[in-house]
Amino acid sequence: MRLYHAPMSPYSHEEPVLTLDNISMTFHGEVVLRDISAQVRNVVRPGMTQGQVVGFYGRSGIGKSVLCRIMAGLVVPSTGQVQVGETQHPVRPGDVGLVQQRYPLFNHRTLADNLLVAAERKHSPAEAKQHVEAYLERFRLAPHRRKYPAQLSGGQRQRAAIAQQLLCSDHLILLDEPFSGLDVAMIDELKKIIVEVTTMDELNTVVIVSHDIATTTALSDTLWLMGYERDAAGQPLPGATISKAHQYDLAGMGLAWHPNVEAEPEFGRFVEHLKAEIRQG
Ligand SMILES: Nc1ncnc2c1ncn2[C@@H]1O[C@H](COP(=O)(O)OP(=O)(O)OP(=O)(O)O)[C@@H](O)[C@H]1O
Repeated sequence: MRLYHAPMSPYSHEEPVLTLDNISMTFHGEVVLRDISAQVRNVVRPGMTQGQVVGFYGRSGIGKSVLCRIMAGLVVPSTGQVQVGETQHPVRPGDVGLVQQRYPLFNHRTLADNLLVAAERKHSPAEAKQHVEAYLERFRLAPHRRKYPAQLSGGQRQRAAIAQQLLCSDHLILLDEPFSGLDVAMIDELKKIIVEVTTMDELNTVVIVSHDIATTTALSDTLWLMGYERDAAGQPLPGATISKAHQYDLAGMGLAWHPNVEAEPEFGRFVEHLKAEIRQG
């Protein structure tokens, strides 16, 4: 049975920007991740510059953080490989920005200096300055440029951490639980920033790991749901995976981000379907 009507899609999927190729991870005999293969392609929308947003869900403790560290090149998987960027090279630490909940910034440097240090890892000093100015403006941080991290609000620190990771990584950033602990106004602000990130460059790709399913789904054009597959006898196989059926192409389903997508009945039905799938594990 087809649950969702797929309207004629003005989207096309072009070259890959992130590939997970047969990733497994075992810690001291405990299989945590099993045979994960998934790919994000550059989604091209005629007349629009729009990067990719991948929402990534799974029950607590299932292995999302482990997979994030593997995607960021910080942990080597037991088997398989992650390939990133236009050249699809094996991921190296630094290729993928990882924004964790604590937003680490250098406390003894101003906001602008923090961003400059990050930008100079990738650009010449003159170029780095230009990029920092552009990010300060686009992320509404310019009035706070001379403040130290302790003088920034939580939302400003989060925006600074996202800018910092974008400045020093290669188009790909992972946001780990970005909505947790934010009030409704800050959630709206962060949603705008994520949309802003994707409009800055066609290849910018944001992976959002979140338990906030409705907010994240509204922003995403691809969804990955991590769960356990079962063998022929119905027993769960060891290690979580992202099965093909749990890799959703929201762009193709007409549910990729657009203003007020959350208010559409189709969207509500899809979110309920996702929640039921997550409950089943
Ligand atoms: N370095 C490690 N050594 C051994 N086991 C580990 C290690 N890192 C993670 N694990 C195990 O891998 C499993 C998955 O952990 P992970 O932190 O990825 O879950 P998660 O899905 O991110 O959970 P949550 O949503 O609660 O943050 C857990 O059972 C954890 O104990």
